[in-house]
Amino acid sequence: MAEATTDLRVRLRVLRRDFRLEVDLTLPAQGTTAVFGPSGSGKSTLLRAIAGLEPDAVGSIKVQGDVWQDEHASRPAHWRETGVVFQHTALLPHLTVADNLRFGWRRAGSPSTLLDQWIERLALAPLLQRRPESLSGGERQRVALARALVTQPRWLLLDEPLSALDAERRAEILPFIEAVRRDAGIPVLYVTHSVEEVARLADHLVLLEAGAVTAAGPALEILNRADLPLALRDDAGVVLEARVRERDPHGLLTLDTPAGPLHAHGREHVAGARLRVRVQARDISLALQRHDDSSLLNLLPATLVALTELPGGQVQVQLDASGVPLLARVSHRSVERLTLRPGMPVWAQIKAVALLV
Ligand SMILES: Nc1ncnc2c1ncn2[C@@H]1O[C@H](COP(=O)(O)OP(=O)(O)OP(=O)(O)O)[C@@H](O)[C@H]1O
Repeated sequence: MAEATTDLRVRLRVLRRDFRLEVDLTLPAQGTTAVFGPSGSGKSTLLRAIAGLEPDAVGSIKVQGDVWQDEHASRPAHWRETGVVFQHTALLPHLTVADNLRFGWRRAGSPSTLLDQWIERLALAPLLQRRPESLSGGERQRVALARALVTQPRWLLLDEPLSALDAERRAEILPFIEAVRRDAGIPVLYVTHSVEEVARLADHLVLLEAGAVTAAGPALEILNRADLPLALRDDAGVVLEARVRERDPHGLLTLDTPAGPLHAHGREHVAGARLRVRVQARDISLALQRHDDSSLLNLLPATLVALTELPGGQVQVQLDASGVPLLARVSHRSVERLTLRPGMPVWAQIKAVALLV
């Protein structure tokens, strides 16, 4: 029964002078739904409308039989039971981290175990007596996440929570966001313009373009589609579900993936761990024969499916590796030199150091 879930039914329109957002979406009650699109496509407008922060939004938002908004009324933001974290979330400057957390927690009447749990899961214990102005950007976002979570929201809405951070800080905080996804047990709406974050975090994906949804569905299915604009970006690639088979003493991982075994480098993953590995098109080179005499550790047999000319003398190559679609990017000259054409068997070669998991 649709009414029994916390799926968000969202039918919304926002009209501005030079911009129109019009969406009709069901956001699943389980897991993380990423909203991805170029700058100005309306991602934040959609999130803010769901949070009740867009006065110009008209339409309806329903969750589990509750109406947050319809043609008659719109619940104010604080009655929508959402936890919201923005790129720059304001913490209360005169309160310590501990008091910032207690503030939202007390108002929501949540159990004290919840406060302790999120302090532990987000590693906040050393920060509790600090004031917001003394925190780094990444620390501040961890506190903002905890503050949202201790109110026991029905939906967690994250608007580019990492985009103000540099790559190193982002890498530090991503595992915490993964922990939220895994342990919070509440659905997350995650607005981002980073493919890497979508690949790491998303279960479902909504693509927005100029205020309209161009695709929505299971994240890996959409990320790996060759017919969407995502496939033409410089960082195009596919994402594979993987399981760690072993880790050698130097930290090299052997992963089992549906496309075949792959070697990769990464954090302290242990045998049996499940993870996602993103294989970028520009990290795959093609050979007509198997070469065991190079430093390339990953050699996957594949069939060439299609070739698409790209600007600048590059060619996008769609491959099928044991039924799994892969994308490779090669030079036009290589296509001629190897006389590549659809139906040909090839070897997809990938450097292990290109695969960071
Ligand atoms: N308060 C506002 N008043 C008027 N126009 C706005 C307002 N906020 C956003 N816009 C415009 O609405 C459109 C959508 O903006 P929005 O912030 O939702 O896009 P976005 O996809 O989140 O972009 P970004 O990735 O750059 O944050 C843009 O054209 C933007 O300039």
